Amino acid sequence: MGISLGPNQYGKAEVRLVTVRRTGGVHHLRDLTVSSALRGDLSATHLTGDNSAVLATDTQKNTMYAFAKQQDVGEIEDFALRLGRRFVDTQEKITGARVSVEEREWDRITVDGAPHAHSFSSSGGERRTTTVTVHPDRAWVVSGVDGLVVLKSTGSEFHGYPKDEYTTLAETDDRILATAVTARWRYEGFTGIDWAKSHREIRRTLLETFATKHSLSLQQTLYAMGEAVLLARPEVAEIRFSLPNKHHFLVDLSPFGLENHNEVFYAADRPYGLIEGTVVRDEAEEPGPAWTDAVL
Ligand SMILES: O=c1[nH]c(=O)c2[nH]c(=O)[nH]c2[nH]1
Repeated sequence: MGISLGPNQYGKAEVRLVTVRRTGGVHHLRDLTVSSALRGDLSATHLTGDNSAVLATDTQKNTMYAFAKQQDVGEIEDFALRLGRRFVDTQEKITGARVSVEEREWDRITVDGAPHAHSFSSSGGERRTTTVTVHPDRAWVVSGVDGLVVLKSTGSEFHGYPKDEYTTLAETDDRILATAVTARWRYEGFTGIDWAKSHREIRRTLLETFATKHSLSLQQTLYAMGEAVLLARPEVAEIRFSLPNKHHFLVDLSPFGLENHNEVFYAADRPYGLIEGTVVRDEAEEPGPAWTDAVL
């Protein structure tokens, strides 16, 4: 009977990293969660406990902190690429590094109409994300957004679905449509991309399309959002979505002798429909490992 070691990787997950940069009296805050995963010839540690090729996960964490001190973090894509290259370039047995960064935004608190120098608030749970994979000779970048919560109170219908003996859902030509967008997009030929602008424009396109597309299903809205991003952003090869359908059910007010003209809803948190899909450019390059590895 033969037994062998299969695919493996290791690293430090979810390193919480907050930086404060000061320009005069004004503080600039960054709030990151960073994860690393290294691959390579790691059979020795698994088979014999020989750790000579194992850059400790503690060292990986410390590298993240040290890099954040030595150079301005900058765009999360650039920070992740610097870290990935460090691990691959300095460790002989490491042939692949995946670095993921999630950023939470803090807004300046307004005091007497002016942005405060060192006090911040964070409203929604939205995060900007990136996952880069670095090999000795090339790298791949997959960026995205998590928890972008959107709702439209009309402009959404759902009907025409099959009815069987278990169907109770009523057809509707006017419902609330709400979701928390998780999206991942992969970049092609990524040198020279303005990461911040690309993210900002993709986010704007997602929001505008959600708002303006008259929806016959969340699936149709998913495709429309993906198509709009690919039409607007040539640097994006493919975009993937995970969209929980945050159901808003009409409350039956008839026991109280009241009519409900789409005014009073019960917002259910579970179960939820989960609509997932990918929109891809015909001529897109084959996806790299960062795409296959990126879990939504
Ligand atoms: O947009 C929707 N897609 C579905 O697949 C679905 N299924 C369901 O019950 N409600 C909805 N809404």
